[in-house]
Amino acid sequence: QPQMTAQIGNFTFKHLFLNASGVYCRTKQNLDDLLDNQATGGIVTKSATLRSRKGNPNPRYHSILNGAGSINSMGLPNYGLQYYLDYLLSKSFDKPTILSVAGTSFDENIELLKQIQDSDYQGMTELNLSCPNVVGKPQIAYDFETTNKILTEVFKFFKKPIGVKLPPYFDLNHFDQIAKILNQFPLDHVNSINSVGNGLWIDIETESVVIKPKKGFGGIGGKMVLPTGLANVRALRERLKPSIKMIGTGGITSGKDVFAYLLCGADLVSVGTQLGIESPKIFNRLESELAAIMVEKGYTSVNEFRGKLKSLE
Ligand SMILES: O=C1NC(=O)NC(C(=O)O)N1
Repeated sequence: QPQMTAQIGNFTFKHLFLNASGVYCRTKQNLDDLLDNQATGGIVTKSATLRSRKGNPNPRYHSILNGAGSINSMGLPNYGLQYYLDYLLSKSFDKPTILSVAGTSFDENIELLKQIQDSDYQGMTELNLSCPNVVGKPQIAYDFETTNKILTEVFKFFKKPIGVKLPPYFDLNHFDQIAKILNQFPLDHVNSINSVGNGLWIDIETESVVIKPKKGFGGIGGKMVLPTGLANVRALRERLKPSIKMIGTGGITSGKDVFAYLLCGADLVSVGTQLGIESPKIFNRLESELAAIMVEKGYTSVNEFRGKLKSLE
């Protein structure tokens, strides 16, 4: 079996696969199922807010083009920070855990992280700066000044391992700008991408949108966002300091996609839409597909090709 592991800070991931925050991770049972799967390197919680949230009205999720994509406007439904802290402090874990948080205001983000800092939780944290589906709220990481302000405030008091979840960027100058900001901070990781915000899907039969919130506008995920995810991971890897590790997310459905993310420089990958379709057994499939590709290419370790995507010079 080729060596497929990764290191983020003091955390060793014995497998390269994580669930994308938000998919199959809202309940303690979901998280236990992910934990018990032998191909997951760790588990990621649904992004928590301070208090539990019902989220947006249904229908708020829709599969599009026979599973080639997904559109969602969940609206951060979760059981609140304490529920996830209780779970994460209820037992010892044999693989790293990532507690995702998403405040719907500057103050809520700070309070969430203050509570984590003051708690006994010693795992990893991920600050979700990219939820596109809270009505009336922007995707924070598209506002560079606010992102800088939040991270400056966070690192005055937060001393535990932390990373950020980013939205996709589509302009090379934006990659330069966000990387310049992130490189100022002792971040453990960046997770890119979150869904492609505010897409729209239409049912021709009914001449209607397919999800209720925001007149049908929602985040796009699944296979169709793979080129955007790959570009963001590659562009950020080239610009971020080596101490900031990379979780590649977006459109993974096969071992080939995982291999492509690793070539772009991902240390780990996470799977959302396709996990929702196939359930956790997808991780066993992806791991065996990736291993077969590595064997066929004569690689014994991911380190031999991670980040080594070739250009056509
Ligand atoms: O960060 C998020 N990304 C999404 O695509 N959806 C969820 C949500 O709506 O809760 N949050």
